[in-house]
Amino acid sequence: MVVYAAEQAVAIAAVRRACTLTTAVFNNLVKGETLVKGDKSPVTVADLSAQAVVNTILLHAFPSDPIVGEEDAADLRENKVLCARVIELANEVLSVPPSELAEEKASWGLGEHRSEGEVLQAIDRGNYEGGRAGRMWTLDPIDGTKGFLRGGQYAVCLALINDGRVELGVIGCPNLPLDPAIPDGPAGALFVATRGRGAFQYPLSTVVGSKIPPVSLRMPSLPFENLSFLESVEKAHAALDTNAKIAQLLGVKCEPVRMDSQAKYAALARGDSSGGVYLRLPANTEYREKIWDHAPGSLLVEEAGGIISDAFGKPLDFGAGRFLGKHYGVVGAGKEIHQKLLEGVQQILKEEGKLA
Ligand SMILES: Nc1ncnc2c1ncn2[C@@H]1O[C@H](COP(=O)(O)O)[C@@H](OP(=O)(O)O)[C@H]1O
Ligand SMILES: [Mg+2]
Ligand SMILES: [Mg+2]
Ligand SMILES: [Mg+2]
Repeated sequence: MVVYAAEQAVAIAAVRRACTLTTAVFNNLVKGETLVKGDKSPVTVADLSAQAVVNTILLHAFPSDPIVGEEDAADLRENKVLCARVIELANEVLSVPPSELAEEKASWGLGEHRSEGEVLQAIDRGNYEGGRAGRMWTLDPIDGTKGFLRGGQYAVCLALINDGRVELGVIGCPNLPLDPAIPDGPAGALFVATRGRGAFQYPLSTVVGSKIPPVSLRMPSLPFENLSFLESVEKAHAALDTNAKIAQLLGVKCEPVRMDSQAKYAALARGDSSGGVYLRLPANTEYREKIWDHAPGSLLVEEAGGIISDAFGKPLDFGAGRFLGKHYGVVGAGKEIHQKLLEGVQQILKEEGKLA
């Protein structure tokens, strides 16, 4: 079994730095009075500069690894104002010298100022097409852009894939409570999973994190009546009406919990009292799921003892390119209930005429 210790250290540093950036953008731009309703530019600026930060660090630490990133720099090459803002923000974070507390290294490209060309090139480094062979990273610099804008859940998501299999996943959730039992307590959680070596939660802040040991995550075994479904907030992202029918069929009594981003996978993996089942059946069958929206989250759940599959029990395929391989929906739950959940999902899909 490959340990991926160096990759894990680099990925944690990259996600932590990107979360520092997204938090600053939220506090300065989204929360500020300056934002006109419906203006998406803060999230664009945060997305692009967070991708610049993570890709710059990966590029220095692992120069030959390709990256499948959600964003690209095409818009920045057209828009000088946006471009200047992204370069400024990325540099605010990248130029901070390596932190001993966070066990960072100067060789990861930290502590230096980057030129416009270098920042744009780093963002475009995410253009890799993915595929079945070899090693690659996949990055979603802000997953849950809608959640980010409403001050809800969002996540910085990074995964290492080798020969189509997710080997390492790191997810930063700046707005997720560290302790699910204290929803109004300190927020900011970092989730790390390595294949065959378990799933862990760390505090996102290194200042706090240097004192608190990581928590090993194990999904509890809950019967359907004591758990709730974890669902997207956005109705366009998942067939929420279908979920409601499945929940009723299986005897689920609790209301569904809706949150944006792969924070749902984190809540499932650590067994938040509210969690238990991840269900994402397509609201629109034309939409194709991207690998960066599921790679680290699915490994996190599997390493915490759960199963992630499509509606027919097929494992998710991360080796088919930038999109997930052929599948129908995403279904996640603990090992003990996953099969029963699949049967319920298939029965309702049949009743709705969605299965051939
Ligand atoms: N019609 C659709 N169906 C399913 N997912 C969609 C979608 N349109 C966008 N998405 C994806 O849903 C992600 C958010 O997932 P969730 O609904 O779990 O919060 C988005 O990630 P980004 O916010 O990174 O763009 C986006 O990639
Ligand atoms: Mg996403
Ligand atoms: Mg995104
Ligand atoms: Mg997006």
